Amino acid sequence: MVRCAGRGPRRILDAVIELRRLTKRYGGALAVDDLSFTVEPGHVTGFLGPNGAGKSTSMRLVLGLDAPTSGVALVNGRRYASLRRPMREVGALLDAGAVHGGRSAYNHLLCLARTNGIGPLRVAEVLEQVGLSGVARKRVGTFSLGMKQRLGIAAALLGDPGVLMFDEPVNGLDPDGVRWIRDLMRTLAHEGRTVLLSSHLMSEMALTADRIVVIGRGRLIAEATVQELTARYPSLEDAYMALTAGSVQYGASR
Ligand SMILES: Nc1ncnc2c1ncn2[C@@H]1O[C@H](COP(=O)(O)OP(=O)(O)OP(=O)(O)O)[C@@H](O)[C@H]1O
Repeated sequence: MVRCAGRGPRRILDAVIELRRLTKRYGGALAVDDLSFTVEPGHVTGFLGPNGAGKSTSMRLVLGLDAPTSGVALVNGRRYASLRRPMREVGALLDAGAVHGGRSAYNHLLCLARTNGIGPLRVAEVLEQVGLSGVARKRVGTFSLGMKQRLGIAAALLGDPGVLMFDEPVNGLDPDGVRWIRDLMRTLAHEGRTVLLSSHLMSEMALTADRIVVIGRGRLIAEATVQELTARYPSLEDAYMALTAGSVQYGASR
C-alpha cells in the first residue's frame, strides 16, 4: 500500500492537519481569523473560499512559512518547525512557479531530497510517478505551466509523506492533466493519506473531494461532506455560492 521504506501504513493513518484558533494579521488586514478545523486521513478535503479568503495563508502557516499572530497550526500534532524530517511528514505544492529555472528537474528534486536525507532512487521514482522521467534532464525554465505543476507535485511526494497540501494544482492544466491530478488525489487519499486541496473549480472539486471546508474573510463558514452539501443544494457550486454570499471582498482591512 505504501511504497517508501521506513513508513508504515499505521503512521500515515495517524497523519492529520490541525488548525487551532489560528489567526494571522498583516498590518491592518486580518488574513486568517480564529480559524479551527481538522483535516483527517483517508479523504480528499477540498479547501474553498473566495479570492483573498485566507486559504494560501493558512497553508503557509501550516508549513511554517509564516508565523501566526495567535493560535497554532499542527501537522501530526506538532508545529512544522519541530518536525525532524519535515518532507517525510508533509508535502506541499503552493506555487509551481517558485523553482530555479536554471536547474534540471532531476537536480531540483535531488537538492530538495538531500536536505531531508532522501536518496536519488526516490527522485527517479517520483519523476516517473508524475510523468516527467523523459524530461528529467531538461532545464525547469523551459517547462510549461503543466510540467511545473507536475514537478511541484513530485517535490511534495518526495518524502512519501502522510500529509499533503496542494494549492490550486489544476490551474492552467489541460484536460488530461486535470484528470491526472484528480486520479492522483483520489489515490493518495485511498492510500490513507491526509489530502488538503484548494481550487476554485467547483465541478472538479465535486469529482475529487470527499469533504469540504469553506472559509470566507479568514473565518470558517462550513465543514461538511460533498454528499451533505449536494443533498442540500442542487450542486456543489450552488452550495458554495450560497455559503459564501456576503464573504466576497478583496484585501480590505477587517
Ligand atoms: N504577505 C502578505 N502581506 C500582506 N497581506 C497578505 C500577505 N499574504 C496574504 N495577504 C492578504 O491576506 C488575505 C488572504 O490572502 P490569501 O492569499 O491567503 O487568500 P486565498 O484564499 O488563498 O486567495 P486566492 O483564492 O485568491 O488565492 C488577502 O487579503 C491578502 O491580500
